[in-house]
Amino acid sequence: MRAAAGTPGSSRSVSTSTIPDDPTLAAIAEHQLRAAADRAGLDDGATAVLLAPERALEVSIPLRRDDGSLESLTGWRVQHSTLRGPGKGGVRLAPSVDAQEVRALAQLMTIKTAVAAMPFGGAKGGVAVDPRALSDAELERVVRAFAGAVSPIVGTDLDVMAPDSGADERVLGWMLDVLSPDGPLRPAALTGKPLALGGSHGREQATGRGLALSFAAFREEAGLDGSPRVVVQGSGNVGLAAALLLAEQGCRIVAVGRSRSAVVREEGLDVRALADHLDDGGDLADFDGGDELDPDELLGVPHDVLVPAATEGLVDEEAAGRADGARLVLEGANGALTPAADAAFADAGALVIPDVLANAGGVIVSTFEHQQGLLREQWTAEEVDLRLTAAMRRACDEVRERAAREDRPLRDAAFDLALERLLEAARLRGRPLR
Ligand SMILES: NC(=O)c1ccc[n+]([C@@H]2O[C@H](COP(=O)([O-])OP(=O)(O)OC[C@H]3O[C@@H](n4cnc5c(N)ncnc54)[C@H](O)[C@@H]3O)[C@@H](O)[C@H]2O)c1
Repeated sequence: MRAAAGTPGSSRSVSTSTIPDDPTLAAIAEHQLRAAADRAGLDDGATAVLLAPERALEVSIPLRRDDGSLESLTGWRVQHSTLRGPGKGGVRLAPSVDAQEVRALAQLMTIKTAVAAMPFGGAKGGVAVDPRALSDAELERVVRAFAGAVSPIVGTDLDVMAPDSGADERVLGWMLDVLSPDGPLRPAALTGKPLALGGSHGREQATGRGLALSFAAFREEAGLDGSPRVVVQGSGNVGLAAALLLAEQGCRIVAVGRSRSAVVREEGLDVRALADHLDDGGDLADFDGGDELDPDELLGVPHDVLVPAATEGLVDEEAAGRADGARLVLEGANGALTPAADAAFADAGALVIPDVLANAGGVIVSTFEHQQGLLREQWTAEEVDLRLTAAMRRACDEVRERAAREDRPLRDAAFDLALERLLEAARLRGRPLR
């Protein structure tokens, strides 16, 4: 790692000695919440209340396969906090999903909605299944059964579901149908739905747009002028959208990686052409606008900005050591950095824009979609973007000012701001949290 002296954020460095390097999301979220509770002076009892979800529902989903055989799948909906509003959070369809992961994602959603000052709490759902291993008809049966099983605890004023990894617009359309049991569509029952069912313009790019806005808000503080070199880990919805928008801000996207492939071009990739190539079913490895790269080498490509936008815990302390040139880390995936990696970047003087701020664009536009559903309106793409820009700028300003005032990393400032808002809501509602 680079020396800390004289680099941006160096006065905010912390020692890495006792900080966990556990890549599981449960460990990452618990560490961050406990640290915030400590700083707020919460005792053990209050910290336990803060960590515990208000409600966690586990459901079993019988799946009739197309060949007639029957399987049993498990799904979860966890509402971590509804102190500041209905639950809000996506539904993840992936084989690795389990109760701990969903709980941790719900905890992070509580913090994220509070940092962004959106009128929601935090929730998350998931089904332990590989959607790519199912036929369309099987996937539809799973999704409808899941939505039906959680329907008593979700909906417009209770808990507003949304997509996460593995769940596309079709999935949300089926879920919305289940959540509209009387027939008439209830557009505010969930977000991330197709435009034709009351979805919002700008929802698909919202997380990437939020990342680009937070980059713009902090690039000067990180000393990044000209055309900084960017490495993007993850070429999904978040990674690709961020790459496209950062390129528009004059960045050079020098490498992009995914699970089993990566591509590099020192002069900068043509990200639009790369996105089209992937859309047409191509892979990073066979994109002829760059050189194939071993994905394990991705973080070693010289860069100024790192965008980990794949999945949780991929950047541990060792990986942070390989990314030793980064001056700014834009945490696209939830829990992308282990606490030890986070501390290593701080020690090296890199500025880390934490997930709960950097990727909040998704939940911000989800909130707008919910509002449009309640009002039975559809705002223009320009209007959505204006509102998103204002909300992201305000959140970035609030977190930056707090970090500067207290001489703390941005992540600490974001968690402290969120916890303050939660404690205030608890106090005003007369709920025990302290
Ligand atoms: N989509 C959203 O609006 C949104 C909002 C907030 C946060 N997030 C978070 O951002 C992350 C990415 O979301 P997404 O919607 O882009 O998902 P996605 O499934 O579209 O893309 C994930 C990408 O990560 C890559 N990947 C997965 N495992 C990897 C590994 N071990 N090494 C390298 N690459 C790997 C995949 O190949 C893929 O390119 C997730 O953590 C998600 O929870 C998403």
